[in-house]
Amino acid sequence: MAGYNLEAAPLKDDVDIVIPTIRSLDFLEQWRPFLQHYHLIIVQDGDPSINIRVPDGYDYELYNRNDINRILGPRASCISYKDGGCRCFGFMVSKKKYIYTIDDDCFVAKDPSGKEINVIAQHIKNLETPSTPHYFNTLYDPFRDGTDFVRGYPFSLREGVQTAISHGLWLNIPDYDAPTQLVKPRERNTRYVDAVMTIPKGVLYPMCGMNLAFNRELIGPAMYFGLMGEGQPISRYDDMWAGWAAKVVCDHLGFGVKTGLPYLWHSKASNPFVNLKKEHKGLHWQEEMVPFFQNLRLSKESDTATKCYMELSKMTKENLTKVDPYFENLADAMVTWIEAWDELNPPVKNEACDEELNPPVKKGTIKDVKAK
Ligand SMILES: O=c1ccn([C@@H]2O[C@H](COP(=O)(O)OP(=O)(O)O[C@H]3O[C@@H](CO)[C@H](O)[C@H]3O)[C@@H](O)[C@H]2O)c(=O)[nH]1
Ligand SMILES: [Mn+2]
Repeated sequence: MAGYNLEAAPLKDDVDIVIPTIRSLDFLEQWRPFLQHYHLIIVQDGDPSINIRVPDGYDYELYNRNDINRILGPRASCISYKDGGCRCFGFMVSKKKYIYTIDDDCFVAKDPSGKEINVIAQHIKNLETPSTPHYFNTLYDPFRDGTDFVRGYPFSLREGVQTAISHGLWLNIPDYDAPTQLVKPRERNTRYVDAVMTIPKGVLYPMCGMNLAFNRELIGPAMYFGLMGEGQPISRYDDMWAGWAAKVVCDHLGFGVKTGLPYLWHSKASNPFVNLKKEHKGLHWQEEMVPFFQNLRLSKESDTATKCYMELSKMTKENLTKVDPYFENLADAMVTWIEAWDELNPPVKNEACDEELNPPVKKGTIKDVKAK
C-alpha cells in the first residue's frame, strides 16, 4: 500500500481496526496517514441490502447481518442488531493480537502544538508498557518518556502488570448520556489533558467504545458488548457492559487498564432525544449493575478470560434477573458468545506433544516488556 509513511503505522500486522457502522465510511479519508496501512474489519449494522463504500486503498473485510447469520448460525443471536455493540463480532473474527475500535463519526484530533495525533501509536505505547493498578503514581503513567515513579513508590510494585486495555478520550463532543446532552447541548470538550493513567484495581469506570484498544489475546473473550438494540429493552449500554465485565476480569487475572491519551475528535452524529429513548432503562439499571460488578468475586478456578466470563454469566443470572428478566437473556447470550468465540478461535494444539500452545496466561506476568 503506497503513499503513506509506514513509520506512522506501528505493529501494522498485529492490529485490526474494527468499525461498526450504520452510516458512511467517508470519515476514513481523513485517517489515511494513520490508518491506511492497517487491516479493517467493518461491521455493517442495519439493512444488509445497503451497499456501503469503503474508501479506495484500504484493506478490509466487511460483514453485514446476513454474513453474521451465515458465519455464526443460531449463535448469531448473541450479536446485537441496530446497536453499536455489533462491533464485537469483529473482535471475534479477528486473528490479531490487538484490536483498535473506532466509531464512524470520529476524526483526527490535534495536540496543543497543532500536531495531528496518531491514535494507534499512542494506544500501542499504552498497551506495550505495564500498568500500575496496585498503587497510584501521582505523576500518572511512569512508563511514558520524561517521567518515572515518584518518591514513596514501593520498588516491589514498579514492575507493574501487563496492560490489557487502553481507553482513549475525545475532544469536541464528550461521551455524555442523553439527559446530560439535553441539558448541555452546547458543551464541548476543549481540554486536552496530557496524561495516561492506570485505573486502580477494584475501581470500575464507564468504558466508551469510541476510541478503544485492547489485547485480544489477554482479554478478548471478556470484551462482549452485550445484547442490545432491536428486540431488546436496552441500547447504548453495550460498551458500559463490556467495560465493567472486562475490568473485573482484568483485576482478577492481574492485568491493567489505562485511560487518557490518545484523543480523537468526536463530531457526534447521534440524536439525544432518540438516545434518551434507547438509554432510559440503562439509566435506572446502572444503579444495580455497577454495585453488582463492584461486589462480585471470581473464583480462583477461573484462570482465563473465557472461564471468568462463563462464571460471570452465571452470576449475572443469579443476581441481576431480579432487576429485570432481560438479564436472564443477557446471561444466556454471554454463554453463546463464549461458545461462538471458542468455535472461531479454537485453542492451537502443538501436535508434537499434544499440548495446548495457548495455556492460561499466568496471573500478573509481563511478557516482553522493556524495563525502563
Ligand atoms: O444502531 C446502531 C447505531 C450506531 N452504530 C454505530 O456505532 C457507533 C457509535 O454510534 P453513535 O456515533 O451514534 O453513538 P454516540 O452516541 O456518538 O457514541 C457512543 O455511544 C456508544 C454506545 O453505543 C458508543 O460506543 C459510543 O461511542 C457508530 O460507528 C455508529 O455507526 C451502529 O453500528 N448501529
Ligand atoms: Mn458518535
